[in-house]
Amino acid sequence: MSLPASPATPTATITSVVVTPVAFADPPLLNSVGVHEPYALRAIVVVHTDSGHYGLGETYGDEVHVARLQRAGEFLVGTDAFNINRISERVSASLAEDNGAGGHGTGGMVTTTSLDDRVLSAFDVAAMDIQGKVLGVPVSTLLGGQVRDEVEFSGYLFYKWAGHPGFAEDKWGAALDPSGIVEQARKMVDEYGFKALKLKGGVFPPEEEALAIEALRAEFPDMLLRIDPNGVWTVDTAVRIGRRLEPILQYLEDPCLSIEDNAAVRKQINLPLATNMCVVSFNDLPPALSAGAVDVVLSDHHFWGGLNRSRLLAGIAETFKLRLSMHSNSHLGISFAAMIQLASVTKNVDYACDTHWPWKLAEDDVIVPGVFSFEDGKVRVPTKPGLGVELDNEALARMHQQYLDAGLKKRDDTTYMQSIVPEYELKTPRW
Ligand SMILES: O=C([O-])[C@@H](O)[C@@H](O)[C@H](O)[C@@H](O)C(=O)[O-]
Ligand SMILES: [Mg+2]
Repeated sequence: MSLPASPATPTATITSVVVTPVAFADPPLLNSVGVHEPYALRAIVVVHTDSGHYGLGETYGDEVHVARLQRAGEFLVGTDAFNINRISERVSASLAEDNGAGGHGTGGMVTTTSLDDRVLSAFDVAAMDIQGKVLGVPVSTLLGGQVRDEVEFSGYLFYKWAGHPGFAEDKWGAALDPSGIVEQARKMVDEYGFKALKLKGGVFPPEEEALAIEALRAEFPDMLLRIDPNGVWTVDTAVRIGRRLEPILQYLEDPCLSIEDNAAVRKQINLPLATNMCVVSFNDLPPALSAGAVDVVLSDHHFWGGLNRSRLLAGIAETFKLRLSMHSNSHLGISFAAMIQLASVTKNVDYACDTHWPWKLAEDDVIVPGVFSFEDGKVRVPTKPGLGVELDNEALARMHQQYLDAGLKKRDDTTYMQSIVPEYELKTPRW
């Protein structure tokens, strides 16, 4: 008996890449380096192929990063969207003469990520979107298959002003003390059903932030709680606050900046330490593991090289018994779809993932609306081919115009803060 002829190997040759910077309204969220500007920036990457399918990627919108994406896009024309290894090679070739300066996209908070992985990410995601569309399967199937059909997220609490100076107040109001944080948490939990909450710290003296965590515990007795001061505490402060919050926290995120300092903290407290600042590339794993600096890596496909490289991280994490959670910066629906597809196939992403989603206006997006809804803090994984989202071209044009009108060229929370509070100074550690 003869076997049926095998179908032709699928291909989808890249014919062009269009990179469009966009801006969307963002509330005045406070952090260790300043305050979010009135608009957050993103770059939308659309990869066209000769198969008639297009693929979507989303990443940082800093001008330097956008220029790198455009150059990499030119290097990718003629490459097969099914060959991720070749795509990676071509992206690296486009960066061969690059001095690596700038374009980090995180307002100065995370500056040691891999240049190649940061630029590769959006193309890896777009290529997976294309592959899924050509084959008629969701990206989760291409990544090995879902281990969960819903992904759980945590509510991301921020100290914030009531509104940007010169703008109307936003729907969340001010949160500048424990009761403001509890009020914000109540609104977010009522609307999204979150079962875990993370407080962005590093803004006020640590004792005040500890009081906010204790107030959250009093208001939500069963809630899983985390705090993230983005590395601005000294070892002594981190040990003092860590011990105080040991019975309350699920994990403590980046109390200090360096692997060495976090390792020193970890030896003195009985609480898992998580990071998206001292382990941000594959090179950071050996020193962090040997120092015993972290228990949980907050993976982020935007700087770990996309979906395929994030799966590699998950494999390494499994081998070395590191746990995984997921990090987020201000983002739109394409990034959200990619985060959800990835979390749905990664069994050791077993903490509720971070997302800035609630901080975005529903109408501010480049995808056709109606894909995502939250129930009990969880979002169902899209099952349509590819990422499961479609580009809304009119919305893309509108949000690009918003980018031009905003006049911002990179995320810069510090300069914006100094324009409002001139005596504001960057300091690490601050306390
Ligand atoms: O959006 C912010 O202000 C956050 O502080 C963000 O930039 C961080 O990268 C992040 O969410 C974190 O967990 O460190
Ligand atoms: Mg963090």
